[in-house]
Amino acid sequence: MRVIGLMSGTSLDGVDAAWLETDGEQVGAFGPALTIPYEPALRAVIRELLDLAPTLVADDPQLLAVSRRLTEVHADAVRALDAPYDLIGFHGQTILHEPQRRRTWQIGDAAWLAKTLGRPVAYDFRSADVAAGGEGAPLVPLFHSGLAAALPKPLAILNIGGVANVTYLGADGSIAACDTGPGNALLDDWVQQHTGQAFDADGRLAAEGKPDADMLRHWLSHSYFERELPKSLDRLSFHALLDNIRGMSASDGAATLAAFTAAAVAATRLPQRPQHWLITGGGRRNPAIMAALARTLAVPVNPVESVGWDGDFLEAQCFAYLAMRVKRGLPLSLPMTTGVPLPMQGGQIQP
Ligand SMILES: Nc1ncnc2c1ncn2[C@@H]1O[C@H](COP(=O)(O)OP(=O)(O)OP(=O)(O)O)[C@@H](O)[C@H]1O
Ligand SMILES: CC(=O)N[C@H]1[C@@H]2OC[C@@H](O2)[C@@H](O)[C@@H]1O[C@H](C)C(=O)O
Repeated sequence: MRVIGLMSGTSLDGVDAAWLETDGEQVGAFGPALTIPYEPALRAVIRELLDLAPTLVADDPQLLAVSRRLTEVHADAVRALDAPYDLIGFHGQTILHEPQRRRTWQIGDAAWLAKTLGRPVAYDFRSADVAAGGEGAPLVPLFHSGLAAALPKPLAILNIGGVANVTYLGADGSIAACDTGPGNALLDDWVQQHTGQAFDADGRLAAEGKPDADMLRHWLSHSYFERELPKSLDRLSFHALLDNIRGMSASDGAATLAAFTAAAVAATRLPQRPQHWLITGGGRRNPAIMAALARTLAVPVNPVESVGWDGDFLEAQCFAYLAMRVKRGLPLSLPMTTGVPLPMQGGQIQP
């Protein structure tokens, strides 16, 4: 089928839309893809919702207004693709993720989207996993595994979005996954506070600073790094760390945060040492993060473009793939990817 995947990630930068031809097992063909950025005002109210989410009720009027507004941007993205399609995969915007309390919350109005576009919409990808005791994230590993079928293993695929997550693919066909730690979200917030910019473009600020080795050691003693795989994070899980560097210069803070993203990846205990790392997500454009990864992992580290994938749209493509799996009743997650007891179906379809 021809499926459009829609992803609004933890960076809150906008909606990614990507067209994919797939049966939910193999990827037939990639198609057009685009991003519609959120306007600063919408981005700011979504950011507020992340802080408010623990105390919000599902019918809160402000929440419903934001949910509708961001769904409209998703509809715009689908229309802008201007490509024929049969099904939509709509991730929505995560505003809260607390799998240990069996809660994960993605906002967005799937019924409205389906009605407006006149096509079925698969959504609510994470809640069945969390209800079964899983982490509810990451969900991208089955898609990575499908894409990487012919690549040499052991291989790691690292997405550096707001949060960073890794998929490990073993030579024996095994698969493992987790969120590794912060991706760009802390760095984005730091840069926003210090320069008013949304992110550290091309890692320029980080390049002017020096990572604080003592701070990195202290941060790596966080209990998250002791936990076995699989495990997942909320966007705000490591947020309090920003208090520790309040007195640092803007550039040293940026350098320390970029180094921490890489150090957290290196601290992740995978089943075996990957021979090769492929990097996707916006963080692959940050040379400070990429150089730190290459240094600490000491095996080839390349953007996913090196194997012909598009690192700006892999997640949107993933939710097209998963939409097809929802439709076919195929599992979205496995014990080794999210900690569910058995391979787990999920998602719902509107109408
Ligand atoms: N040229 C660049 N230089 C440095 N960083 C960049 C650049 N372009 C993008 N980024 C970083 O990538 C981020 C966006 O990444 P991406 O779109 O992969 O995140 P996301 O999909 O929202 O997150 P998640 O994967 O957690 O859901 C930006 O917020 C910024 O930090
Ligand atoms: C709860 C949630 O939305 N998690 C996201 C987030 O962004 C990156 C990382 O944390 C990952 O675990 C997940 O997204 C990707 C697409 C996933 O589920 O695979």
